[in-house]
Amino acid sequence: MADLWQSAMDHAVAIARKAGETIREALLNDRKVTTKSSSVDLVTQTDQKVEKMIIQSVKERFPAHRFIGEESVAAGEASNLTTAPTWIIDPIDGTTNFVHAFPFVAVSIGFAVNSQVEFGVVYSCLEDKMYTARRGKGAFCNGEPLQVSDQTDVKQSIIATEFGSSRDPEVVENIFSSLRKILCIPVHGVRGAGTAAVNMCLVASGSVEAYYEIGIHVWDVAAGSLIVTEAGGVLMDVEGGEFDLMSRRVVAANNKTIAERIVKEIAAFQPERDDHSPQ
Ligand SMILES: O=P([O-])([O-])O[C@@H]1[C@H](O)[C@H](O)[C@@H](O)[C@H](O)[C@H]1O
Ligand SMILES: [Mg+2]
Ligand SMILES: [Mg+2]
Repeated sequence: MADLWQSAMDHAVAIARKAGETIREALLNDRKVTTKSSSVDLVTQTDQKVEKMIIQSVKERFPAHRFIGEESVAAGEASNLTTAPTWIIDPIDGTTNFVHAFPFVAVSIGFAVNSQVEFGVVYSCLEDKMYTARRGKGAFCNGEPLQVSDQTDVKQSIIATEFGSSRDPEVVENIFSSLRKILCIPVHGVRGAGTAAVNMCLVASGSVEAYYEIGIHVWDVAAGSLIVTEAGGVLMDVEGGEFDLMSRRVVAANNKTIAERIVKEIAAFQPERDDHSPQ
């Protein structure tokens, strides 16, 4: 049977590559920064330009589809995930890296139908790595199949996480409490690429055993979530329940043993969900 969403996925790969070219060019000459929710939540004209470019091109090809885009939501659009075919876009995942020319910057495009991710595309554009996954058909990097690590001992593992963009003392306290406990299990190391999407691709590639973060948004993890599961990994909420795309909390791991061990050490808190109704 023909794959209903294959042409949409092909379009996503092509547009992610084009977006990556724009980002690489901008890195050399156009990094004017402004801030969003806090002085460390950065945005550039390139984030906005790339998101517009992606949405415009998808609209021309698939006029009935919907969008949840990071910069459109920042400009006041709703971020509700309905059953309709929806493109979930982070035009630059790793804006802080982009601003500082720290070399991990990704374009993340997830596509969900009936609230389930059908395909995910993460283009790590400075490394020229195109990560793709189609539900039920595996995960790939530049066409090569991906497989998570087979490690089951957390003490032999590397765990990825991020500090996020909140500097609220209570949030920072929770982040450090989790970090200290996980580091002192002890694990081999803790890493962070500065982009949630790339961290998830590192889980899928077997380079780290797990990635966890509280405070990410649906556009950071939609594409990566499928890349992880299609590479044989698992997703979980930070309190051990089922992963929820809109909850802003994620544990992505190579297997359930590692995920559950990490969960034991995480100081969980609940930021405002992505699908909260405006007051
Ligand atoms: O703002 P942005 O660069 O698209 O996305 C951010 C990155 O993924 C970062 O690694 C993560 O720690 C933040 O939670 C995200 O918001
Ligand atoms: Mg992001
Ligand atoms: Mg972004």
